[in-house]
Amino acid sequence: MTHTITVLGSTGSIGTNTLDVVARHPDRYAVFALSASTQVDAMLSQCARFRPRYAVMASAVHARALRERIAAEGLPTEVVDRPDALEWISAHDEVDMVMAAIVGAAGLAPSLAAARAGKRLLLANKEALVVGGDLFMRTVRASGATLLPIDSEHSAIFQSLPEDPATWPNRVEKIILTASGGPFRTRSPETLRDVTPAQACAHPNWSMGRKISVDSATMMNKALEVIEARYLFGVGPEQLDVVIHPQSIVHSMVQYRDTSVVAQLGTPDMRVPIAYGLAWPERIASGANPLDFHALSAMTFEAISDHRHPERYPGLSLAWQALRAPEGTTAVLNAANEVAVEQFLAGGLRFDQIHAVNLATLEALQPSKVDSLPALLDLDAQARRVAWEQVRRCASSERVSC
Ligand SMILES: NC(=O)C1=CN([C@@H]2O[C@H](COP(=O)(O)OP(=O)(O)OC[C@H]3O[C@@H](n4cnc5c(N)ncnc54)[C@H](OP(=O)(O)O)[C@@H]3O)[C@@H](O)[C@H]2O)C=CC1
Ligand SMILES: CC(=O)[C@@H](O)[C@H](O)COP(=O)(O)O
Ligand SMILES: [Mn+2]
Repeated sequence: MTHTITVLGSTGSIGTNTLDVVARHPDRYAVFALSASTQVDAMLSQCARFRPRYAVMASAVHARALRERIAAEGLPTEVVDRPDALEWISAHDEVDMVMAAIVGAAGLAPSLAAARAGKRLLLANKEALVVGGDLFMRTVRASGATLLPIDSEHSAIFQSLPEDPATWPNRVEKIILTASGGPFRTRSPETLRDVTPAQACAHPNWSMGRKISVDSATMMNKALEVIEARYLFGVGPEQLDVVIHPQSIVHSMVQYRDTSVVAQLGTPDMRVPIAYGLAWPERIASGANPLDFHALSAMTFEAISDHRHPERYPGLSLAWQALRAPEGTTAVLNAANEVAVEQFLAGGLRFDQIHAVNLATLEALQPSKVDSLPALLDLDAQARRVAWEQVRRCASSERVSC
């Protein structure tokens, strides 16, 4: 049987890896729709190769350019430009599964639309859960959607948990997320003020988009992942732990009541969790190289506290702080971090000031309860405005704290 798939964010790192796996199994998967933001050439090539029914570009200018190129090439794809185009290709009756791989809170509405429509939802877009955690999980439960985590740690945790979620509360003691430590694990914290976007994006083990690469360097990626795990697996903040594992081979672990630890291992290649999500509960070829235990030199683990935390990774503890604060605080943290990272990548903020913007935004904005998509989007917009004020203050400051 062939399953139809919509890939949101198809031109990105997760999007292209998804299409790589899909292309290996033409008998199992057919591309229904693709979406991107700015990369018209890449989208055109994907349309030529996968011949989706629909394509969506995030802006009207890029949609127009793509439509002209598609017409010139004589391709069958229709470029959809209605205001709710992303939600429409995610919830369409003829779609079986949706890969949510847009970066940032921009992915929340279409991911939620797929959840509401009861699709098999392959969720890479961790920010959607960080912003809309409770609403998201309520929507999944109400619609009967199948939610499969794609983030490597959460896929590992899902693979290490018992099949029946009803058994998790009695059996699971804690969830241990592994963190690579990023490109600056051994660099002196005092020198972090000078790092460039290129250095921050040079992840030691994974090739990823620029935003998540910077998050890995600050360890905000792990903070977002702690929040993501709290919602996905319904555990309390006190049941979540992080350990540094520089080789990124153990992708995360579950510790049970009897102290047994179950982990998932593999080479660092996102096609593995993507193939798992696509085929679950079956297993299909991913294209990744298998682990060679005869050639593995070492797998090591280090405590975060060994790394002069909080100087090197000050953002990590914000995850627990936000989870213990009123609902909506995680959305504020996410918005602040998106603004701060964007500014760092644009040259408007120092690397070591990203945390200051996040902290100052959390302190300046205490959200009230948010339980609808419009309320979440309002809060996200409000938090971005506050974060911008903090960026402006920081930009004129020599200090880390702004
Ligand atoms: N990369 C990885 O290995 C991993 C990624 N993730 C998560 O997956 C998500 C995607 O990450 P990654 O693939 O690295 O990111 P990329 O930056 O590589 O790709 C992002 C994709 O989203 C599109 N996009 C960007 N902004 C918008 C917008 N405002 N509206 C609609 N589409 C938009 C981009 O389009 P265009 O390129 O055309 O501009 C691109 O297709 C993130 O949430 C990340 O945290 C999780 C685990 C691992
Ligand atoms: C591939 C993936 O899931 C990323 O989130 C990756 O784990 C980043 O690594 P660190 O954040 O541990 O450096
Ligand atoms: Mn991850």
